[in-house]
Parts: sequence; C-alpha cells; structure tokens
Amino acid sequence: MAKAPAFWQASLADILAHVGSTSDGLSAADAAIRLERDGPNEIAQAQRRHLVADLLRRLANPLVAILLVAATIAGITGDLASFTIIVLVVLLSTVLDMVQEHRAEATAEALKRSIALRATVLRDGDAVDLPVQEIVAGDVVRLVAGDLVPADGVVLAANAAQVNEAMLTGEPYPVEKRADPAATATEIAEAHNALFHGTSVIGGTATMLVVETGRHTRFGAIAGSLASTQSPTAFERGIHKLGILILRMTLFLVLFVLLTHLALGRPPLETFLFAMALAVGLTPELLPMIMTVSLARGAQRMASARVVVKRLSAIHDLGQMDILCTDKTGTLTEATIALVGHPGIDGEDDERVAELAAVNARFETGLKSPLDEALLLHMTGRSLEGWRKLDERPFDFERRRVSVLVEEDGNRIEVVKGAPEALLALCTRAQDREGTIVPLDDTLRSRLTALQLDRAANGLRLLAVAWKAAAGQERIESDGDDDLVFVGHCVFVDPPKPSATAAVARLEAAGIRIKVISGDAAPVVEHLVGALELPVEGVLTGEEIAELSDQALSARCEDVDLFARVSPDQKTRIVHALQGRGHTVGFIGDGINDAPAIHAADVGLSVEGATDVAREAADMILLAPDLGVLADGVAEGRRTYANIMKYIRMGTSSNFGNMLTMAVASLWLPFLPLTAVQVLLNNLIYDLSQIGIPFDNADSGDLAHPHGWDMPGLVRFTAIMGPLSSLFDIATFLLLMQLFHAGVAEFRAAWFIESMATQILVVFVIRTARPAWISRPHIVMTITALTGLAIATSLVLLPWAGFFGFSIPSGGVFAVIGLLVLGYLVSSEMLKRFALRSDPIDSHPTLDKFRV
Ligand SMILES: Nc1ncnc2c1ncn2[C@@H]1O[C@H](COP(=O)(O)OP(=O)(O)OP(=O)(O)O)[C@@H](O)[C@H]1O
Ligand SMILES: [Mg+2]
Repeated sequence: MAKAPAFWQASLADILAHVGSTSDGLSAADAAIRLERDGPNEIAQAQRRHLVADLLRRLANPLVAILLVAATIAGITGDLASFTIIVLVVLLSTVLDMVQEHRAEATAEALKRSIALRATVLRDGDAVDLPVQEIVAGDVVRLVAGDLVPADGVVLAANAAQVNEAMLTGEPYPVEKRADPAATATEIAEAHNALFHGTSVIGGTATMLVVETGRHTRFGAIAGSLASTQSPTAFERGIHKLGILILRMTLFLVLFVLLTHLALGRPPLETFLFAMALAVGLTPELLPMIMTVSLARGAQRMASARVVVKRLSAIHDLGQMDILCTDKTGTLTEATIALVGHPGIDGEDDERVAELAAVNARFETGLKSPLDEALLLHMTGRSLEGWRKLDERPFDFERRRVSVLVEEDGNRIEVVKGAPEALLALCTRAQDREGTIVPLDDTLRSRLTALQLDRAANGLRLLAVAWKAAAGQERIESDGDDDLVFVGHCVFVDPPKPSATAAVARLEAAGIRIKVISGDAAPVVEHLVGALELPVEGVLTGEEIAELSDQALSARCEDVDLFARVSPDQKTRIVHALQGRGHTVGFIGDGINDAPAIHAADVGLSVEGATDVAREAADMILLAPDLGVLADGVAEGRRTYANIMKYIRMGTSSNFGNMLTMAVASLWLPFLPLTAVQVLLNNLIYDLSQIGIPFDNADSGDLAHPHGWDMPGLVRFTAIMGPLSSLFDIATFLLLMQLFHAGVAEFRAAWFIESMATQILVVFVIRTARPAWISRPHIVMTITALTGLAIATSLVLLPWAGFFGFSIPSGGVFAVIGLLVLGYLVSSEMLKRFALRSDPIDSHPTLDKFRV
C-alpha cells in the first residue's frame, strides 16, 4: 500500500492552500474558529480518566472482585446483613479512594498549568505571545534558539536554525532546517524543511507554518508510548517489591486458613468468607491513595514555597538527592550583567572595541545572552545605523563564539566575539587604538593573557573581540576562523547573589553536597565561590575532562566540586559519573546547554525565566531563581517520604500482626474470632483512620538527611513491632477465654475493640523516632485517627451492636482491654528505638524551622 505523501513534500503554495493560510498567518477571528473546530493543541493526557471509567476500573480490582463474590454468596445464602455490609464496605472504600486521588491529581494538574509553555504567533499581522494550546493549523510561529517547536509544520524562513530531533529520530546531533521543499524525503530525519512538535531549536531562528496540531502531530502519535516508558524511581520500585511480598504472604495465609479449617470440618461458606476478609485486611489497599495524596500535598506545599512540580514522583528523588549540581549565572549570581570596561590592546578603554562587540550582539539572531544585552545597553543612544548584516554564524556551546559578516561604508568584515582564551589563540595580528595593524607577538600575547587572568581572578567575566577582512564575501566560510585581528576585551560584572551563601549552607546542613558546573572560565568561577564562601574544593576544566575516560572521571568527580569551561555534553557526563557512584543527583540550570544534563539528572530543576528547552527537560521549576527555595523543597520531599513510610510501617506491623494472630487464633477457638463482616468493618475503619497521615508533620530528624527506600530497615521494624502486637493479641485472647469465659458475641466485641484501638493508636507512637509526647502530630491526623476509634467503639457499645454480631462487653472486660492497649502503647514506645533507625535527631536544629 502506497503511503500518502508527507506534508513536507508539497510545494509551499500547495501547503498554504491546504491549511488555508498565508505567510502572514491568520486573523484572530479565523484562529478562534479553527480552535473550536480542531480542539486545543495538546496531546490528550492519557491519565485523565473519566469519573465513571475510573470507578469501573477500581471495581475491576481483584480485591474488590473477591469482596463482590463474597457478597453474592452471602446474598444467595440469605445472609442479608453480610451482603449489605460487604457492599457498603466496597462502595465506601472505593469512593473514598477515588475522591482523594482525583482531588490530588487535579491539584497537581492545576499547578502544572501555571507553568505552561507560550509561543510567539502572528495574529492579524502582529506577533503575539500565546499559550501553545491555542496554536491552530495555519498559524505562523516565530522560533528562536531555546524554544520548543509547538506543533508540526514547515519552515517559511530560517537562519542557521539548528534543531534537535532526538525525541523523534534518536539522532543526538542537531540538524539544520531550511525553507526549500524536501520533495523526496520520506523520513522525518530527511525532512529538512519540516519542524516537529516536541523537538527543540538549539541555535538560530526560524519562522514556521503550522500544519498539524495536538494529537495529529508525529509526537502526538507516539506520546502515549513515551509516557509509559518513564522508569520508576528507586522508591517506587521498593514499594512495588513490598507489594509483591505482601501479596505472596496473603495468598499463603489464605490458603493455610482455608485448608486447615476445612480439614477441621468447619462450615465451608463461613470459612471462605472469613479467609477472603482476611485477605482484604492484609492488603495495604490504601497505599496507592496515600502515595498520591502525600505527593500531591507535597507538591501543593512546594508550590507555596515557590517550586512547581511537573513530575510528582520526582519529590521522592528530591528527598533522596545527596548531590546538587548548579550552573553559575542566575543561581549563584544576580544575573544583572553590566559592561564595566572595554580595553583595547593597550589596556585602556577603547570605544571601537565596544562598538564592534555591540555590532556582533546587535546582528546575532540566535540565543541572546545577557552579555549581548549588556553590550547593547552600553551602546544606547549611539547608532549602529551605518552597519549592514550579510551573514552570521550563531553561538554554540562548543565553539563558544559568535561571528557576523557585516558591511560599513562598503567595507566588509567578519566580526567575532567569544570566550577570550580561545579567541586570542585564533588571532595572529592585533589592531591598536589608531587603527594600525600590528603583529601579535609573544610580548603582546602574554600581556593580553595577563589581563584576562587578572580580570577573571577578580570575578569579572570577559569576552574577546576580533575581526577579519571579508571583501567580496557573501557568506561566512565555515572553517575560516583563523588569522583573526584582535581588537580588545569586553569586561562584565555579574555580582554574586548574597542569599546563595545561606541557601548553600542550608543544603549542606541537610546532607546535600553542592557542585558548581559552569561554561565560564575557571578563575571567574573560583572567584565567585570564594566571594560567596561556598564550601567547595578542587577544580576540573572541560579541557581536562575531555582527556578523562568515563572511569577516570568517575574517580575524580567525587572530590572535585568545581567544573569550569565545560561543554553541554560534559555536563551530562558529570551527572552520569556521579550517578554511577550511587548518588542521587540534582541538576539546576536555565540554558539550552543545561537541558541534556537536567534531563539526565534524577531531579532536573530549572527556573521560571529559563529557556523552554530547559524548563521542558526539568522535573521541577523554581519560580524564584534562588537555592533557598530549593532547600524548602527538599524538606517537603523528605516529609512526603516520612509520611508514606508511616503508613507502610503501620501496615506491616500492627495491621499485619492483627490479621496474623486472628488467622492463627481461629484454629484454636471453637468459633471464628471475628466474622467475615466484622473483619471487613475492622479494615474499613482502620483505613478511614489512616487518611490523615499525608497531612502529618515530620520531625526535624526525618528532614535532616537524604533517605531512600530502606528495605532492611523496614524488615527490622516489622521483626520487632509485629511480634509485639501479636503478643498483646494473644494476651487478650487468653484473658477473654480463661478469665472472663466470654461468650461468642462478647468475645468478638472485645477482640474487635482491642484490635482497633491498638492498630489505630500506635500511629502516635511510631510516627516519630522521638518520644511520642514531644513530637506534635498534625491536627488532621489526630482527628481522623480518633474518629476511627470513636466509630469502632460505637459499633460495640450502641444499641445496633447486635446487628453487627456483637454484645456489649462487661465493665471488667473493658477495663482489661484498656490496660492491654495502654501496655501495648507503652511497650511500643520503649521498643521503637530499636525498630526505627536512630538518626541523629537534634543535630540540625536549623531544620526545625521547616516544620509546620
Ligand atoms: N553571546 C555570546 N557571544 C559570545 N560568546 C559567548 C556568548 N555567550 C556566551 N559566550 C561564551 O561562552 C561561554 C559559555 O557560556 P555560558 O557562560 O552562558 O555557559 P554556562 O555553562 O551557561 O555558564 P553559567 O554557569 O554561567 O550559566 C561564556 O563564558 C562566554 O565565553
Ligand atoms: Mg547558564
């Protein structure tokens, strides 16, 4: 079957006719009609489920299915009370789960929308800034370096447009885009006139005509499969393993109970229902909800600390992060760059140097750097009218320079500005103040190098300016960067950001090592960290890194905290090297050059004003370019972890212990310790009492260190706390049978209350490694737990007790249960120091201020 020709194969006239537009774009009115017709330009989010679909999906869960089967059997055999209660339990817990999760997801979505991408679109002939969702077929969009391509379309005009298409083609090197039709190109990779949604402009500029939007784009077609391949975090993998472990134990226990009871000749139906109820009781069915709600709440709190979370699970990684790599400009400096000098070759300021640099900055159409803006600001009021541009070679982070071919009074030259040491090496001659060209001999060269070192050592940033005669030339020759004439330096200040010192100190106190990774020269970076008094050691330059194998880099990167003059792919190499050593690495940056490293890091961070590419690659966006904000975020990440662990610890110790003893006790007792319905009620009320956990406070000890999934710790906890809870269950059991000679209904009522009270109240003990009475629980958690207990008590105490198969226990029984519960809580409090890892709790008093 012949494929339909791809859109980029047609002539421009045909494409324009096809989309019904012109190269001046659409009118706002026309665009509105098209938006209505085609829908917003977004890849429909797979995870946004319809409420009913969601409900059905949850009901299809095997656990719920078991319950529904059990209910049906109960119904058929005429046990109406069981039927009603089981159905109610299913509905209640499903709805509870669903509402909580939906609310959490909606919050997270709303936060994400606040950092949505925008694009420059021609409407009614004017360039306007619009959210990318409003782009329609026929729109004309202007793109510059650092932008993401917002839809599929063709190039109308381009200037040295370099596009990274790795997302679609896997090709890591950028491709150049031009306007002429690619009539024979059948593959995306050959379509040199086409731009695709999800790719990024990393150099030059382009104007595109939009042909396809939203799900009709190439990216839209594969986005579903991309989303699902996101690899789980270490924490999520740990949870998954735990889930499987619990599942196996549950299966084993259920089979054990079923077989032994049947062998003992117990009634099969009752036994089956009881075993099913135990299975439900053993499953930590609230875990997904607790995780989502904890993360969403974490995201919400981080948003109020001015950090927007794009990928929720990155919160785990943030709590676990032990190394933070940061770029220099904007995070450690104010990024208010000003030109403070423009010395010629004699070391005195020379206007010609500033003018040539500004000409270069003025005509450069690629990525405008703050250095360019400072140069143009310096020239305000002075005209560059006489200059005409013919061609340019835009900035890239490997060459670290910009060339423009310009003409003034019929005199054509190529003006180059860029990183000083590299540019000086390309110069063979120099030009003095009078315009005379002199040889660049060793004395002059060493004088210029000395000037570079001197300024850099004072923390000043430098660019060198040079030119080359280009009479009769129309284009810049791509390999013509030699034999340049040196004219001078431009000197800039970018003041250190004083708040960075405190922020770095806070991060270091929280167990996070800071590493500075910059494209700037080593002396500049060293001066800056000196001025900020940052606790960093060692320097490695890009040149040195290029010589190192991955293995050698891995050995060096541990002790070195400063990396200077590194290229974008070296930034990524450093991140990988650190990850290879078992670190959880964060990377914060704002430029195109940072995007690959942001993507590679465990926690990719960017700032609000960063280029689209960097923001897209990031997991979190700081609304203020300030590391202090991040320190708050780290605390949130760790709190989220701490609260999820509370739920897991509760489940693996008390809840599990209760169900286990019940299974075992059922073999000795002449009757079931609880009916199936009572087990389910017990489980439902326990679940209810837990929904406040995501709100809980975390101790400063929980926030002081990075921590990840700790399976041995969990096993140790369970090995200590599980038997303890069983011990008290057995005591209850013995006392009820031997001392009180309790009847069936009274026994069940007493056991129910004892098991509920121990399960629910122990949260106040194990929520903290400190003495329970010192660490204050959050009010929401306190209320949900106590409400759960109150409901449980009301079931056995109030007149409807009989309906649930209970009879009201005697005062003596109540008193004994009270004592047992108290004894259990006190011994848990005493034993927990062995069960919970004893972190140095008060060694970081500064962290206390993160508590809420
Ligand atoms: N517009 C420009 N024109 C010429 N040279 C430039 C320009 N922008 C940057 N350079 C050169 O490229 C080098 C690397 O760029 P830049 O400093 O932006 O990298 P970076 O890794 O983002 O650094 P930082 O850590 O400061 O954010 C600069 O030090 C400078 O020498
Ligand atoms: Mg930068």
